Amino acid sequence: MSREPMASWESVSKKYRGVPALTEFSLALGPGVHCLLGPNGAGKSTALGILTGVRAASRGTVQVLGKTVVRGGPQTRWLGSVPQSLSFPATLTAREVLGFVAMHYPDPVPLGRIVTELGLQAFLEKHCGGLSGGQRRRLGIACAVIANAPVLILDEPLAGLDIEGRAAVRHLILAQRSAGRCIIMASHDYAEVESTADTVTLVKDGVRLASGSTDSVRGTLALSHVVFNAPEAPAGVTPLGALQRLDDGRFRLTTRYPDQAARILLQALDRPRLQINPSSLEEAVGELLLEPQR
Ligand SMILES: Nc1ncnc2c1ncn2[C@@H]1O[C@H](COP(=O)(O)OP(=O)(O)OP(=O)(O)O)[C@@H](O)[C@H]1O
Repeated sequence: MSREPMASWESVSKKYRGVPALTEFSLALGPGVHCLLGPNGAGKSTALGILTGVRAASRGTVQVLGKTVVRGGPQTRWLGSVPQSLSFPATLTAREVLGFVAMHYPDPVPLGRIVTELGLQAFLEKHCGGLSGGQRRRLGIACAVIANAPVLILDEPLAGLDIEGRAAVRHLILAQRSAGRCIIMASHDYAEVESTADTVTLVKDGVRLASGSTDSVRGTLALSHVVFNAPEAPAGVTPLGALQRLDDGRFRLTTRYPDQAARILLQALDRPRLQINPSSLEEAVGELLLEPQR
């Protein structure tokens, strides 16, 4: 990356009561949408919490816009964030919470704009104690975005949202990206990640396993699906990958050797009606997580 990163972790480690949650984690991110992926307990929220200054690293440095993050330090004004678990004071209304958050930032987004963009009208005057899970999530995202900060941290932004809420959040994330912001999120929603993320970073057991553009991570294992018509699968393709009979009577071979499989199928079968498709990000990540750590 030629420009200064907007957010970075440098050899960050974190232990909770002596148990490692993040180990020598390094990553530097610029403008764009960046997603941390990994199984439950991988260390994603820990990494994000350290970046926001809410959690302290046991070792290493985190920086936002070139300044080292310290708990409660000035960098908090350059960050808008929504944590994974949301709790708001039960007796405050959504409007009051947003007003309170906005007052901590030098140039907050006008309330009316946030309300419209995230569809908050229906519960703006409601007490937070009476909000549904999805409403709390929308309010949390609104609290992050109202900061109008260059770096936006979203931990599981889509959890519990309905279709309309997901569309609103996706739209908002893409608008933030167009504005040159650095959006960092943790997610288990692969479809959403594929449609919004520029880069993905795979974390497992507190260690960064892979990082790069969404396409490059998807292509790391170069897995493909070869779908074909056949009464029975030719023996020559079975050693090339995992073979599955589909509901429509066709076969699907998941393989790293699609060209070799295609050659065998074209020779062995009369009209195989071959289709070759790259694997999804979710499948590639699943395979990467199964591999022994490199
Ligand atoms: N406050 C804490 N005290 C003790 N251990 C913790 C604490 N927070 C997290 N951990 C542990 O640290 C590890 C990483 O947790 P973390 O919440 O960062 O994972 P995650 O990747 O965000 O998981 P998920 O996808 O489930 O949200 C886990 O083993 C978790 O049990």
